[in-house]
Amino acid sequence: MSEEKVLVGIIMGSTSDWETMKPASEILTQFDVPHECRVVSAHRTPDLMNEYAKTAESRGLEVVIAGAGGAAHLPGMVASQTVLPVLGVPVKSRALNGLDSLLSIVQMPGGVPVGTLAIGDAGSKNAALLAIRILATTRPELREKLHAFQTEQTQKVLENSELC
Ligand SMILES: Nc1c(C(=O)O)ncn1[C@@H]1O[C@H](COP(=O)(O)O)[C@@H](O)[C@H]1O
Repeated sequence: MSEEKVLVGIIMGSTSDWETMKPASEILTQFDVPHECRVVSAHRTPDLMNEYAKTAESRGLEVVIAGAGGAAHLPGMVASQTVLPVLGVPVKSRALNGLDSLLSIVQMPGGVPVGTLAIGDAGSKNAALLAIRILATTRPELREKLHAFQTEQTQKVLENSELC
């Protein structure tokens, strides 16, 4: 992309979420989308979370991807303080395999939207692809890359479709 300013913010509740959130960063890098990755927690760093959410728009971010596990309040709390699209990724928790994370993120009250993805790596990857689709509504070069990505993905499946 010709733009240099950071367009997507990837935030997560803990450094322990990085393994899950890394695929989102890798996809954005693959599509050449400037982004940042930060640990920001509604529970442990509430002031930082408020500041991050409130300044995201003025800093030029266009989409926020928020990953959290367990009592995963981060995506919803960020969505309550910005009008940017917030995509929530439920991180697989040790105790309940991420079902707690999923339900915490998906059951937002009406008026405060969070686009909730699947639990774990697939959700992280899809959050990035969805962010790119959002950015691509006004960026034809990204739309082209999405078409190429989809074609390549289909080809890979077809090339390996004969199992016996
Ligand atoms: N769900 C949240 C929030 C939040 O929502 O603000 N902050 C941290 N956490 C989550 O706690 C889990 C365990 O964190 P540790 O591994 O640091 O104990 C992580 O998955 C994190 O997302």
